[in-house]
Amino acid sequence: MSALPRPDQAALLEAVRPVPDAGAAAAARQRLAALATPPGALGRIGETAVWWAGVRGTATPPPPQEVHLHVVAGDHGVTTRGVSAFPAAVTPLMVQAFLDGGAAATVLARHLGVRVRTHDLSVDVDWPAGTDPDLVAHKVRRGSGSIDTEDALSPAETDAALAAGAAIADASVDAGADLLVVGDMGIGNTTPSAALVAALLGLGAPTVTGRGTGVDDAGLARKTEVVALALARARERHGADPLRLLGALGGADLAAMAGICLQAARRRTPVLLDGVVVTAAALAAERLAPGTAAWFAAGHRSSEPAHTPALAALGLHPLVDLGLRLGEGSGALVALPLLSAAAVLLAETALLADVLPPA
Ligand SMILES: Cc1cc2ncn([C@H]3O[C@H](COP(=O)(O)O)[C@@H](O)[C@H]3O)c2cc1C
Ligand SMILES: O=C(O)c1cccnc1
Repeated sequence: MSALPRPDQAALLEAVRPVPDAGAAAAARQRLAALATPPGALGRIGETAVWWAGVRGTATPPPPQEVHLHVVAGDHGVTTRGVSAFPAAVTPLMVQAFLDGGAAATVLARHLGVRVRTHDLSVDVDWPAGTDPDLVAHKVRRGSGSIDTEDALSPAETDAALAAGAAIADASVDAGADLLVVGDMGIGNTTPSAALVAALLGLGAPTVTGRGTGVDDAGLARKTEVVALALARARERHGADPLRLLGALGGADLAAMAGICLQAARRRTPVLLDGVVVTAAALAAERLAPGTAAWFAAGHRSSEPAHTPALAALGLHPLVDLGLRLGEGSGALVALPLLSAAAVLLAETALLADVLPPA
């Protein structure tokens, strides 16, 4: 079970989260009901507008102005077990693609005016001299343990990764971000994500395991077996302790993502979630500090099977459901214009009373 938390970690994990502004959300709901639309006609866009008002603390907030995408990269020991359709060597190559702006999520970010920061938490590589120091500023280790036979991280590494995530969120909030988006890059990372969701929700390996990058039937059977072994190991060693499960199953990248979510909530800053990897980390954050999820919106529903129960446990309804299975933050960025639509519809749509002639 967890060691006594260090003072800074105790603050990060304190159970009491700031709550979104209920007055602002209530005013937004009242305005929504009064818009020149039939009641409820804006559907989930209307609900999203009310959430946005609450987390921004004002009845008619402008759409997101300063959005930061944090791509958190890491490698996973389980890739040696044949759980991905791609080799681990792809992770650093894709990290370079993020830096060069050619990764799918960076294309979307560029067109949406979103600032991208890429963080190597645990990529299994030593970068050459001259590599951007910001990329490796939060590196915890090279790779994470193969979760079927060992914990992904030690407790000290878990603490370091959580703290790294908190520092990443702090830097964004201090720089004026009004919305954080978290993305993932790491071959094999849908395996720890599935295991973490299953462990936190008490589900079985077949329910949560999917094809990730596209493994064939034999690969899916291997992956399901790895998730089952990891789950049995972690449950025996760590019970239901969310901090230890995050470290045992998630790896440094997922722990840092959880740290970003936790600190964003402490700083009253909303987070638009992406796919199964980010949502698994967000679920751990909510278990570590209940109330954190009030600061989340779900961008999309990924086709990875663990994503649906994780979103349900967080009480979140994805904005879009397009069969995306990429990660990187891409699903969140595809949904971002819908959040902007929600904000402008709430703020700028006329009121019914101003449109209809008085009776
Ligand atoms: C070229 C390429 C780009 C990606 N961008 C995101 N992922 C996504 O797929 C991987 C997870 O799937 P699995 O668990 O099956 O390995 C992660 O790297 C994730 O970020 C990619 C994967 C590849 C191959
Ligand atoms: O949902 C995700 O984040 C996802 C799905 C498949 C592969 N990589 C990531």
